[in-house]
Parts: sequence; structure tokens; C-alpha cells
Amino acid sequence: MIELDNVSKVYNEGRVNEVFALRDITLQIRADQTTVLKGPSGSGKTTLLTLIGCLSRPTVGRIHLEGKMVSGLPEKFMTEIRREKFGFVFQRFNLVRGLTVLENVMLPAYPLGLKYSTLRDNAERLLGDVEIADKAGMKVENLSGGEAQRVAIARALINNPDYVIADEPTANLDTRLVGEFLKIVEKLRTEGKSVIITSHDPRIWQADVVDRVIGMEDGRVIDDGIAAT
Ligand SMILES: Nc1ncnc2c1ncn2[C@@H]1O[C@H](COP(=O)(O)OP(=O)(O)OP(=O)(O)O)[C@@H](O)[C@H]1O
Repeated sequence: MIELDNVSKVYNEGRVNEVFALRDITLQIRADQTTVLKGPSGSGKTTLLTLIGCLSRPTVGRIHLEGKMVSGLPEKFMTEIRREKFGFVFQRFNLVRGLTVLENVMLPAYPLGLKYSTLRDNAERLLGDVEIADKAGMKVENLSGGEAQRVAIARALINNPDYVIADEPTANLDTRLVGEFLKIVEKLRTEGKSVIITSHDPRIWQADVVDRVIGMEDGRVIDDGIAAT
């Protein structure tokens, strides 16, 4: 469970270009649900996602992860928490050019100090799960958009995270690939993982696998469809 209590985020505080990106948000994200953040451009979805994923700190308010306050921790501990608890899929997938698919998937696990062969086996299994094992040796710059998305998902899962954070993961993908993405989300949900997605895409909000849609506007939560379960 991730709990945000009266969280606000201000960029460039006190300067002429000050932006109130989030205003007094209180919400809980359950560990076993798929949550979508939706809302117009600039409403604060990505900012909220970065706070949930311990990628940034709130200006005001507190964040607890599994009962432990994380919002005031030094960067070193935030980095450890991100590595242990979270997997990230970014909009442009942020794969490292010049490296192969397999090397990209293994990358976030190097700091954990696992044996190379164990790590490689894990990465190969995940590439199999997202049905792209045949591209393991290919340089990532040669992948199609849908393939890059699947590699990004495999990379997000390499450290077996409890929470998978995805920022606009289906932007520019066709309907078939959105369907593939939702199948992967379904599988993660079955495994008890929490998936938190920002999306402009109605195909995502309306998907059966989504338990909760949080509507945002102007830095506030304006609508919260919590699942009955
Ligand atoms: N690093 C930053 N520095 C200054 N302002 C920022 C920064 N990041 C975001 N903002 C501003 O904060 C507000 C919320 O931005 P955010 O990216 O969270 O919205 P969003 O709902 O994810 O938008 P989009 O759908 O376009 O990605 C916007 O006004 C944006 O310009």
C-alpha cells in the first residue's frame, strides 16, 4: 500500500515561474490493483506518478510505502527503495542505444550483485513472458515501437517489483499492441502486483483489467472510481 497524505508539489517554488503541479492530494494505492491516472495535459498525472514511484519528493505532505515514511528519506535510501520495490516503463521507453535487448533488460539488476548467469536466465525468462525472446541479441535501436515497449516492460520487471509504474505506455501504439500491453497487465495483476499507469487512452481506462480510474484536473483528484473488490 502506498499512502499520500495532503501532498502538494510546487515546481520552482518562490520564483516567477512557480507551478502548483499537485494540490493537497490524499489517496491510497492498494498493492494488488491496477490504477489509471487520467486527465488533461498538465493536470499533474506524471508528477503524481513520480511521487508514487519515489522519483521525487512532495513539497508539502507525506508519503508512506507499506507503513514506512519515504517522503523525507535521503536520496541514497530513495534509490534503494526504487530498485527494490518499483519497476518503471517510461513513455519513450528509455532503452539504452548501442546495447542489446538482453543487456537492456539486465541493466537495472547489476547493482544487486547477482551471479551473471542467474541474471541472464531471469532476463531471458522475462523476454519469453513478453514474447520477444527471439530478439534478445538485437540492438534496441532496431526494434519497432511495440517491441521496444515489451522490452521496456521486461526491464521494469527484472528486479521483481511489487509496483509497476508506467507513464503513457501505449502512446503511439496501435490497437493490437494496446491489447498485448493489457494482457501483460492482466498477468501482473494475477501475480498480485500493483500497476499504476498514466494514460490519455480510453482503451486503457475502459479495460477490464483496470480496477480504478483516478481523474485529475489542475493538480487535484476530481474523480476516483475505486473498484468494489
Ligand atoms: N520539472 C518541472 N519543472 C517545472 N514545471 C513542471 C515540471 N514538470 C511538470 N511541470 C508542470 O507541472 C504541471 C503538471 O505537469 P505533469 O507533467 O505532471 O502533467 P501531466 O498531466 O502528466 O501532463 P501530460 O499529460 O501532458 O504529460 C504542468 O503545468 C507542467 O508544465
